[in-house]
Order: sequence, then C-alpha cells, then structure tokens
Amino acid sequence: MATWKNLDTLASYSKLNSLKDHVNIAEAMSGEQGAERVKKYSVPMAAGLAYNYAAKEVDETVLDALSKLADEAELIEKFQELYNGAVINTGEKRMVLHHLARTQLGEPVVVDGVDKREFYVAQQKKAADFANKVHAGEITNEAGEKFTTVVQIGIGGSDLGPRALYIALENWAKANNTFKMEAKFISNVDPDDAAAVLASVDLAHSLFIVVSKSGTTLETLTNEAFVKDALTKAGLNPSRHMLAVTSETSPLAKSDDYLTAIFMDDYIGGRYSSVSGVGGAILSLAFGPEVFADILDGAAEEDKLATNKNILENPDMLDALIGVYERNVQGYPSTAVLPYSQALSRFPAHLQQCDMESNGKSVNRFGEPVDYVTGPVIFGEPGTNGQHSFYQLLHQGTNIVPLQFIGFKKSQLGVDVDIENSTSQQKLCANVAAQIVAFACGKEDENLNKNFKGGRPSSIIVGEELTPKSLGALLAHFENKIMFQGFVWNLNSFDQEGVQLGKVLAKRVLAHDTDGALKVYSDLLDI
Ligand SMILES: O=P(O)(O)OC[C@H]1O[C@H](O)[C@H](O)[C@@H](O)[C@@H]1O
Repeated sequence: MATWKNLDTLASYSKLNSLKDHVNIAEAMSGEQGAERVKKYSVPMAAGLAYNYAAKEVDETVLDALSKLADEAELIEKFQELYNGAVINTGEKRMVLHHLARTQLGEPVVVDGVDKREFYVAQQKKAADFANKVHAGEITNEAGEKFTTVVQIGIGGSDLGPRALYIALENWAKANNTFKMEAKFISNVDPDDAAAVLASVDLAHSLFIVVSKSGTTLETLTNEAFVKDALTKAGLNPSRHMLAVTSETSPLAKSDDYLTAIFMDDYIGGRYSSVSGVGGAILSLAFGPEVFADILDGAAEEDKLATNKNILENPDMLDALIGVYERNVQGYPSTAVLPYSQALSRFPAHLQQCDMESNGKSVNRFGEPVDYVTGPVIFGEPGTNGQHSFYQLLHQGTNIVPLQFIGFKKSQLGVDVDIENSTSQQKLCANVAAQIVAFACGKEDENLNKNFKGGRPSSIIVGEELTPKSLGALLAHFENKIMFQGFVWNLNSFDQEGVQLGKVLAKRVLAHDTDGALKVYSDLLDI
C-alpha cells in the first residue's frame, strides 16, 4: 500500500525547492545547445504523438530531482492502486475507474458480482447497437423516417468533453467518409441556448440524448423539459425522440420516457466520462461506433505508457512533474493550453474543467489544509488566433505563464493553397515553432517597450494528424497528468465540493428565501 503524504513533508521536495531558477531557458534554448535540447528532450506518446519539453526549465539535475519526487511520492504505486479498484476518491468514498472504460490495466475490478470492465464494454456495445440501428433506419421517427441530427442535453462533464471531441473530429469524419449525423449541444440554462439550438434543427428528424450522471442537475432537467415542450408543441411524441445516458441509480434511470438508456456508474467522474456512454452515445451516432472505439484505443495506449516508472518514458507523469516544479518551485500561477489546430477549439475548455475541478483544492485527501499551492488556472485558445489576442501578456506581461502547445504536421481536410511559397498548414506550423523560440529566447531591444525578456517556458505535443486515435491519446495524456499532479499534491482529485454552495444559494433565490446581499442581488436581477 502506498503512503499518502503532503508534498512539503517529502525530502525530494526540499531538494527540488533548492533548484529554483536553476535553468536559464533563454540561454539553454539558444544556438547549438538549443538545437540539441529539441532533439533530445522528447518522449514518445501513443498514436504517434510526442511530448517535447526542450523549452521547459529543466536539465538533467532538475529531471533527476523530479524522478526522485516521483519515487518518493509513489506515483506509479498510487496509479496501480487506482486502476486496481482502491477507494481513491476519499471525499465520496468511491473507486476511480475511467481507465477501465478503455482498457484493463490491472486486476479485474468486481463490484457486487459485476466485473466493471465487462459492464463498461456492455454499455459501449449498447450504444454502438443503438447507433447502428439509427444509421440503418431500423430506429426511426414515428413517420418511419431516418433521424439526421443528434442533440446532447448535458452540462459540465456531460457536455464539455463530448463537445470538444465532436468538434475535434467533425472535419476528419467528413474527409474520411465516416460522418453519419450532425451533432449539436444544449448545456446552459440560459433559455437562449436551447431556443437557438432548437431553431437550428429539424425537430421531426432529431434525436435528443439527455446526459446526466446524477440525473438531478438543474440545468439539464430544465433543458430536457424545454425540449420536450418543443417536441410536444410540434405534434411529436418526446419519448420517440429521446434517449438517456445516466447512472443506474439516478432518477432518470427509472423513467420509461426514453428509446433506450445507456448506463454509467459512480466510479467514473463527470469530467472523466467522455470515454463512457456520456461521450460514446453521441460520438457513435455522429461518426459511427468504430470511430469511438478508435478514441478508446488511443486512450488505452496512452494509459499503458502512464504505468512506466521511468519518468523519461512516461510522458503523462513527466508533464505532471514539470507542472509541479513550475507551480510549487517557480511559483507560476497559471498554465495556457494552446492547440495550433482549429479542430481543438473547445479542448482547452474541456481541460479547464478537468484540471481545475480536479485539483482546485486547498485541503488534502484527508480533509486537512495544505501549506503549498495546488492546481494552476488553466485557459487557452487555438493558435494562431490567440497570438492576436492574449499573447501580448504572455510575451511581455509581469507573470510568467507556462505554455502547453499542441501541433500537427497535417491538416484534417487536406484542402490547402500555396500562397507566397507556403501552404496555410505550413504557415500554421511555422507560427508555433516561432512562438516556442520567441517565448524562450526573447529578443533584446534598447527600447524596453520592444524588449522581449524571454525565459517563458513551453512544451509541445506534436503529431502527424489529429485522428480519433491521437485524440484519444491526447485526452488520456491530460487526464493522467492531472491525476499524477493530484497524487503529488496529496489531493482527492475526484470530487468537487466547491461547486455546491452556489447551487444551494441559487435554490434559495428561486424559493425567495433570501436576505441581505442575496436579497438585493435578487431584486437587482428581477427574480
Ligand atoms: O452529469 P451530471 O450529474 O448532470 O453533472 C454535471 C456536472 O455538474 C456538477 O455540478 C459538477 O460540477 C460536474 O462535475 C458535473 O460534470
């Protein structure tokens, strides 16, 4: 059994702390030395991706200290316990089994006589069969016509991951002849969200997936009722247009109002649930079950790499440890995720939830306050768009923000044009290469307004093309990175008590049970 200790009690952490500002990245990345680093500091990931950390503030000494930290914090042992079914989610007293939805990494995990891997595979098959029947015209609307659009109703983990993955593969699926149905998403309780999506679809040929693990989320239940109302008003029978993805114990599971119900369980957290029916139903309907299976394969391959004890061969753990060095030793408060890929436009939004809801905590897994900083603020936008927006602060602002670039050699659609001796894809890639060096090395100018200090660390994940498999690997990489960081910080990364208070107060406002500032705000907003 691994021992769970606070980071500041570990001897290897004191050593790491003595290495503040150890590497001058502007110097390290200049000239031949820089060229050597780019070649050397790279770890293969799954599906042909590679994690290149040449422009991070590390060298052999820092890496050695990080390796000792990984050993002393027993990161791999903790991961083993997690996938073998230990109760890692101490706050909710639950196992954490999202890896099992894509692969069996360790021992079978059996709960009440049910093998959990078999359960997840059976639910995947149920989603696949349903999608195949819809595509084949065996499940149709009441008029016997095929469904053409699928709309997911969900929020948080029941929206962000699936939406990011759908957007990531929409063009790829069209270019590879696997595009089956257009997908849309309704998440916000703002009525303009549901109304606008409903106005943009052909209701008679639309399927709606109500996705809520708990089956109690206010926004999702409200939007479900909103959609039912629209269907009824259009003379359609809602139960012929809706399916549910939920846990077996939720109130939604008890309803007969759905064409089918695909189940998950309490052991897959919302923000880790894209690999369950939460992502599986909509992605199988939109692109076909084989595409979803490839996402799972890519994730499974990456998970296997994450079991390696050697940090130099484990891209997920290495990325996590470098992040800890940046947060706890260098003192950087945030991290930007910058995909040079339009397809990944919503991926940073997914990572915001995944990372900040997991590691935005100030008590350890035993409920005791910690005396060190934990999860960073995560934000991001695709490049090159971000360059024309917030990169000013990243280059010359007073805070150093570590950067996580993602880039691909090939575009998904392959439609391109040569203008002034380069294609758009080459222009995109040229920009990411330029940014890495600009951030690291800077450029001196007597005019301080034009001076770039450099010394701004970044890494890049490079791949051939964004495909279902490489997307799955990317997803798993970040999930595993967040998990390892939670282990280092001795957090429970798998609950989210911090979202409760606002929900409780909103209920009070709606029940007109308010006083003080809450009452005045209620009046101000005409509630
Ligand atoms: O899937 P649901 O149970 O509807 O939950 C949807 C979301 O809402 C909650 O408030 C949590 O903050 C999220 O972690 C969760 O993903």
